[in-house]
Amino acid sequence: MTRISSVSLRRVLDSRGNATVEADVLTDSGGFGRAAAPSGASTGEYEAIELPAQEAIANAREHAVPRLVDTVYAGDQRAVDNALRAADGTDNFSEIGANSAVAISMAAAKAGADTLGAPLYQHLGGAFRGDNFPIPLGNVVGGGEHAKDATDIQEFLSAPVGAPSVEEAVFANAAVHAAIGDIFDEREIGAGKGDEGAWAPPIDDEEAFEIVDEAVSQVADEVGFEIKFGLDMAAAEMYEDGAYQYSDGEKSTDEQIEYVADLVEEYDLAYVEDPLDENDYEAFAELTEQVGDQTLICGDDLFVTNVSRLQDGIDAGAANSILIKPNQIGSLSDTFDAIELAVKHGYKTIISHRSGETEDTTIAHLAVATDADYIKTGTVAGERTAKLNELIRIADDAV
Ligand SMILES: O=C(O)[C@@H](CO)OP(=O)(O)O
Ligand SMILES: [Mg+2]
Repeated sequence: MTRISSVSLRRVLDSRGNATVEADVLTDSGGFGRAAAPSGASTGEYEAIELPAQEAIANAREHAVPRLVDTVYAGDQRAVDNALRAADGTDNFSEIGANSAVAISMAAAKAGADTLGAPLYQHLGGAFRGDNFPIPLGNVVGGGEHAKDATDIQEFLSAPVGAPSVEEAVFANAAVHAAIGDIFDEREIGAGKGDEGAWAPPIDDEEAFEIVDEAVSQVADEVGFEIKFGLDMAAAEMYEDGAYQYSDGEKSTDEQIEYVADLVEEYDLAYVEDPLDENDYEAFAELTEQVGDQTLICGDDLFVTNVSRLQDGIDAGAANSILIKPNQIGSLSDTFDAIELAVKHGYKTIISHRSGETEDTTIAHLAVATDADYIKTGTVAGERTAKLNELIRIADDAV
């Protein structure tokens, strides 16, 4: 029924104009799945390895495809992912590339779903999945590794926490993005856009806070429900020589903790991702102790969707939420294991895009399948709206 009959791989373009890996999977009874791997810029030190697309494709064709075709069933996701692990033979997909692995893993899931006649979110989530929808965190102002000469903080994220539906939440984030553009026009600030479609203005963080706060309040009044905002500080990218390097000077770890805690208070932040370095569980635990009851402290580079790093965080009391990116770990089974561990220990889950993306919509289905609390997948730009619009279709039962 869902036995894999063919796997084909090709290079396609991602949203930065770089080559990435796309996989097509076919099953014996004609089921079909296609998926493409995203790619990060502010990558975590402990992420699975992304190889150059052509190399990843060649190695996967040689080592992984023969293990899958006429042998493994696309409906048995763990068997697919175990075969990928066996084909690679390393603990971080450095042989076939996490980009090939995750593309095949996701394409196989889609082929399995197609064969069984179920939408992907239903196939992945099963009969007992919840029916909650994730709140979309919309990147509206950005800098860091995603844009040159813009803010130090990588992402300012609109968080429509009071939205009555995913559709209204998605449109509210777009309205915040537009309102910020209007404020830049009023202030005669020329702003381009960063990798993820957020505004990339030549302003400092302080002015960015002021503008985002103003836009969020304005749109909240217009739509009639609560909208907060959050951050991805991607602080591992700022941490150098034992301090956090900002354009206006450096902050020690204690000063960084105090700075973030003050920001949470001042702006009632809904969410702060990677506020500290990816190796500093202790500092994460200290910050979580201080403000973890008021906001989500999220580990992205800290955990890299990896159960053993997440377990270390749980043991240390570090963070209270985890960013989930399938290409950080390389397969959907490993991704599900990280989500299950997080939920078991009361950590919120945020399914996330990468700064380099394609039109693939898998993460929208993954968020619904796993009852994720949030999804972080931008606000505008085609590779972001592909996922946001898929969420709206799923909510509308139109997939
Ligand atoms: O840091 C992040 O959370 C991601 C997505 O915004 O960026 P990148 O894909 O560059 O790691
Ligand atoms: Mg991040």
